[in-house]
Amino acid sequence: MSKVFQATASAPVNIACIKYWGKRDTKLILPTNSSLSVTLSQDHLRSTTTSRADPSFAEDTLWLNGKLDEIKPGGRLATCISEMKRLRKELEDANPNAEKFSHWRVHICSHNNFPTAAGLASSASGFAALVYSLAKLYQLPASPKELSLIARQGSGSACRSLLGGFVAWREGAAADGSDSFAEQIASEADWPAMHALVCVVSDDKKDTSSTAGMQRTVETSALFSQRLTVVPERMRAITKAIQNRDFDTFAAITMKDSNQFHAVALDTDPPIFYMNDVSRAIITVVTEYNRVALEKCGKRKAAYTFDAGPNAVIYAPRENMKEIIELIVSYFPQESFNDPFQLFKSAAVQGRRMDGFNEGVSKRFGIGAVKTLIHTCVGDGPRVRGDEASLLGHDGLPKSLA
Ligand SMILES: Nc1ncnc2c1ncn2[C@@H]1O[C@H](COP(=O)(O)OP(=O)(O)OP(=O)(O)O)[C@@H](O)[C@H]1O
Ligand SMILES: C[C@@](O)(CCOP(=O)(O)OP(=O)(O)O)CC(=O)O
Repeated sequence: MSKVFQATASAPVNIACIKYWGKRDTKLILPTNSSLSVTLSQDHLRSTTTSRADPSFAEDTLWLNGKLDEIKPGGRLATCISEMKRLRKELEDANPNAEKFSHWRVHICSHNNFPTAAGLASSASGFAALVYSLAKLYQLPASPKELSLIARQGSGSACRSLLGGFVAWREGAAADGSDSFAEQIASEADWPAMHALVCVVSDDKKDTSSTAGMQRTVETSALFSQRLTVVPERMRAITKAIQNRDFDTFAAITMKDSNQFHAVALDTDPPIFYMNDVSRAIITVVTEYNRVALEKCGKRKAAYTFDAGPNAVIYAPRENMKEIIELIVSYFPQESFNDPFQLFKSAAVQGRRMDGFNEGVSKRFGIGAVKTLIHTCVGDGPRVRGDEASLLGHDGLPKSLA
């Protein structure tokens, strides 16, 4: 039997605390500001990708969640694939003993275990898994930082999913993008108590993609240039807060930055509304929770943040998560709750509010307003998966189609 050139990898989602919004170069995907995110655990949210090279393949082909996805010539997917082939070719040229297969076509099959294109950062985990699986297929010695330069050209936020823990994407200054990469500022082991509750308000495909939305902001928003003047200090302050495990400061900055990003979206012409009434009610509930916490112990206990969609991510230290879930359930009832950290005795979590909480801050919504709650925590960077995880069958086609 001939040798199979194949690798499978999974990569995590990341959710930014300092948002990337705006490009100075749309082809190379170079941002107008640095950003910073928390990598979420792949035990709960992940993209898994298998890449295979074979001389019999006629075309580079990608299947995403069981369906053929077009690889447009010159498009983002094509750029990432050709950059990875280029690195393999360099390795082959430098090492006469290396097997020569950089010119073979590849079949790539990927699966997201959560809704795609719904503002849950699927492009981030997706492009990170793609680049990482190709790096393993091509046995490249590339570091996460080097791979982040390539994933960035698939989707900007994807560069941060090449690393675990707490990750900064440096905006850089070079015209060729060589200094616009991701780097870890603290590992998941440095602050393992950082947990996150994803409140899925909608898993529909969003109306205005991040790509189109941010470009419109750059072109039309007067507030946008003001935002660029405050981000550098926020980056410094939140990095220090993370390194000191100072949740109160982390929370204050994260919420301010989310609010400013949505203000800038609203200031875009025509305006962009990513949040809806449910999103705003979540903000109100978290704000009241923090008011009580500040009154009782002088520190915030939770931080909301919203990407380009209505879904909330609530960051909080692990010890607060039980009461936060009970609080959220009291306003946004759930039929059942998947409880990976075993905080509750039953899947039917009862809503509850802490003493001193002003329950009138929001109305109580019906079942379905928040569709699902996903409890997760900070996690590691991409993982290599064994052959048993392969998404491609012996014939080089998706197993799911067999
Ligand atoms: N597993 C994957 N492998 C390769 N590409 C993927 C994968 N998952 C998503 N993508 C790409 O990302 C696109 C979705 O990105 P989009 O930015 O619209 O949504 P999102 O990432 O869920 O939202 P956001 O980045 O605003 O949080 C898909 O249409 C597809 O092109
Ligand atoms: C609001 C954000 O989630 C925007 C993410 O934008 P994308 O990385 O999806 O955009 P492109 O580079 O055009 O693919 C903020 C963030 O993740 O930093």
